[in-house]
Amino acid sequence: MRDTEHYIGIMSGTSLDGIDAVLVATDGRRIELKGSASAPIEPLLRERLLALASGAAITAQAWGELDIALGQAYADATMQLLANTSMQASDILAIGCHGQTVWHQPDAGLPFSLQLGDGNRIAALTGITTVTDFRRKDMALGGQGAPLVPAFHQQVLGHPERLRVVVNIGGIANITVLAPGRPVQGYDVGPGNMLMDLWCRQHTGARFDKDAALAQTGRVLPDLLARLMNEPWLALPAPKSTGRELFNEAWLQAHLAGHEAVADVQATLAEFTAAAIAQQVPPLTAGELLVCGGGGHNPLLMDRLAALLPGWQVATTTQAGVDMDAMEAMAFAWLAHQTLHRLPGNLPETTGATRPAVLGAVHFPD
Ligand SMILES: Nc1ncnc2c1ncn2[C@@H]1O[C@H](COP(=O)(O)OP(=O)(O)OP(=O)(O)O)[C@@H](O)[C@H]1O
Ligand SMILES: CC(=O)N[C@H]1[C@@H]2OC[C@@H](O2)[C@@H](O)[C@@H]1O[C@H](C)C(=O)O
Repeated sequence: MRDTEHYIGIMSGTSLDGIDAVLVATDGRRIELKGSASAPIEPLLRERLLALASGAAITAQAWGELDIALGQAYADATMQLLANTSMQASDILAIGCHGQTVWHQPDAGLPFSLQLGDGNRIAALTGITTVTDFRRKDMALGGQGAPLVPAFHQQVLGHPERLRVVVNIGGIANITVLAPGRPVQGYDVGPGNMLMDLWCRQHTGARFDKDAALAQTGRVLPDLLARLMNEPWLALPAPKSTGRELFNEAWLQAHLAGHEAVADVQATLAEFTAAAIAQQVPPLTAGELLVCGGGGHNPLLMDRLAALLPGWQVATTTQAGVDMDAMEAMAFAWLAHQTLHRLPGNLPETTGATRPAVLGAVHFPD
């Protein structure tokens, strides 16, 4: 029996909705959530990151400043988390910090994935060993570098008899297929909340369509839906991963005729998101479909997934015992555990890397 150790996981995802930090206790197999903290990303920083992630050209100076500002924000979130949980820095073995993805091109001639948020600064300000840059070793081994959470999903939700498909609906959506006795499958399936958020922000000023209030007043436009579903990336086989580099404002505009009502587009984007996910669930005997990430709070998405996947028991991961809002941050806490113990963090069968590997760059505080 290995000792229980404490780790912090920090995630700020492709929605750019804020920073999630969690503190967990783990022996590498069992993992227990001890506390959490969330921090907003300051509006000006968010705008600059959104522009960068949408392909804006910036100077090296601006780049360096964003890296530092994010590192500072992650350190602040860590200090808040320690205060919330009455833990000391010396109680924590390491922080696993995903960082903010600003570019991800796994299939280009020079593939890379770039996350900002200076780990040196996090380690120096918190006094805790900090692991960052989790994706690029997998990519150096020919993998997509994403999604990385399937290994963690297997760890916390794998079941000896039940077929479980875990669906994370963040900015991008990804699925993990946990079939008893079979290798884990895991891949991105396309936009999660990203397009719905984008349209809602443009037309109402709100950051997202809370409880699908706007979408529920519109009707799905079949022609638009068919054009969106025609995106060739959706039909690609795994391994595959994607991001804002493909599913962005230009992509959406290219599919619109221009005369659609705002609410109808919102409804169609919600249907597209659910349909793209449902279409990429492998044709297996129905099992449990467990949703995590912010999209699990969207009642329309949940209803449409249940309708499009008859026979499947659609629920949230919270109902299966793992907090749907903490899942990704917990995964990065677990990945930091893997790194410190020199254990692999990737699953080559999901990312396509040539072998399992110890992931991440380690920043010591001293
Ligand atoms: N009540 C709600 N109704 C509708 N949508 C919601 C609700 N609550 C959260 N969301 C959606 O969830 C999004 C945030 O999801 P999440 O925090 O999982 O994103 P993320 O961390 O960027 O994820 P990822 O890294 O997987 O891309 C919001 O932008 C919003 O679209
Ligand atoms: C490059 C990148 O940041 N990808 C994210 C994104 O958000 C969801 C999906 O696309 C997934 O592939 C990944 O995040 C999770 C944490 C992962 O690696 O599993």
